[in-house]
Amino acid sequence: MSYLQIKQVHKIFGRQTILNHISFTAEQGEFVTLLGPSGCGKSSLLRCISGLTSLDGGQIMLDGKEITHMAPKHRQISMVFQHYALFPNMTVFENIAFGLKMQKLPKEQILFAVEKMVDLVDLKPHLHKLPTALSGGQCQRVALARSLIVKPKLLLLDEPLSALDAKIRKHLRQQLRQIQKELNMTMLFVTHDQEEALTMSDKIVLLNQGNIEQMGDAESLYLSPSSRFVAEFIGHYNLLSAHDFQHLTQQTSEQSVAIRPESIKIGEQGIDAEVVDYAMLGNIIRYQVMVRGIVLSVDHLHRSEHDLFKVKTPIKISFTPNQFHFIRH
Ligand SMILES: Nc1ncnc2c1ncn2[C@@H]1O[C@H](COP(=O)(O)OP(=O)(O)OP(=O)(O)O)[C@@H](O)[C@H]1O
Repeated sequence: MSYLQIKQVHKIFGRQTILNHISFTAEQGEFVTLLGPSGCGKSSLLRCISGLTSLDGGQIMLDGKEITHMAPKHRQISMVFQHYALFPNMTVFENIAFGLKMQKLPKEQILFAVEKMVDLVDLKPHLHKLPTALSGGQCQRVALARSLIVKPKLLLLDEPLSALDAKIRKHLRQQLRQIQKELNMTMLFVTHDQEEALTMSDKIVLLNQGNIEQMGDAESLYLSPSSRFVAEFIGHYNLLSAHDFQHLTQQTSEQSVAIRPESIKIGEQGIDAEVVDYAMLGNIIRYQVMVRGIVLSVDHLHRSEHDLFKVKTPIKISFTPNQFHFIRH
């Protein structure tokens, strides 16, 4: 039996179905990401699991126990939010110690646990500061430590990195994943950022309007999108109608077809095309090329400035047939 089981979870607000019979599982120590666009139901699902929102149907099991109707405080689930919600008048130490103090643990035990936690989240020099004296990344690490110190069975994280700037965000991603592995903590992480999901997760549950569109590991979602929605949301795929696909490749298809920008080659041989536009993405240049009346995105490694094809440059592009993904809807 899986450690966390979400079975047919259903939620309605007014006339709107927010979660439509959602089912998935997580094993102990797994890092599972709920990914999807704004409004698809990610936060509502977390709130249902934490007990802050009641269900209209379905069942939730955690560590062999049914928790569907259990009060939030008895679920042994902690939650970290986008906005850290630290106690502003308490120091880092007091914020982190808060949960254990509420449990009335002996002072020495609290001190020992906080010290261990502070080492883990790398906050030792800041122990006696107030939250106002900390950066956003440091505040989020305090929030994380405060949630972990009570040893929850499950940690829910609702867009915890969204309010941080790009550099801190990347660093904290790695740190969070490292901590999660070190503690073997089961985490459910909400984001709308596909890069964050792809780089961090053991499993991704991709939601669309209250339904699971696809789930699996990063590789399977990235390499084998099962629908147009997944192809568009993950990997910047080029999407071709059956008609355009036939026009481009002279092959027939009943379905739409997706191909990733990096699966199209610019080289000496292939179909005649013309550069329409380009954007620098670090070491990659993403070209928009016109080929047989169709515009495609093509990623090309930028080795030197001589490699750059200016707008209107005639080029040749090629692809091998197994790089096309046939999309069911
Ligand atoms: N308490 C509520 N009452 C009515 N509708 C709600 C309530 N909470 C959420 N919703 C609606 O449920 C839908 C899903 O919202 P939710 O916040 O779960 O989405 P989300 O995927 O987390 O979005 P975001 O990434 O923008 O936070 C939205 O249409 C939202 O308006």
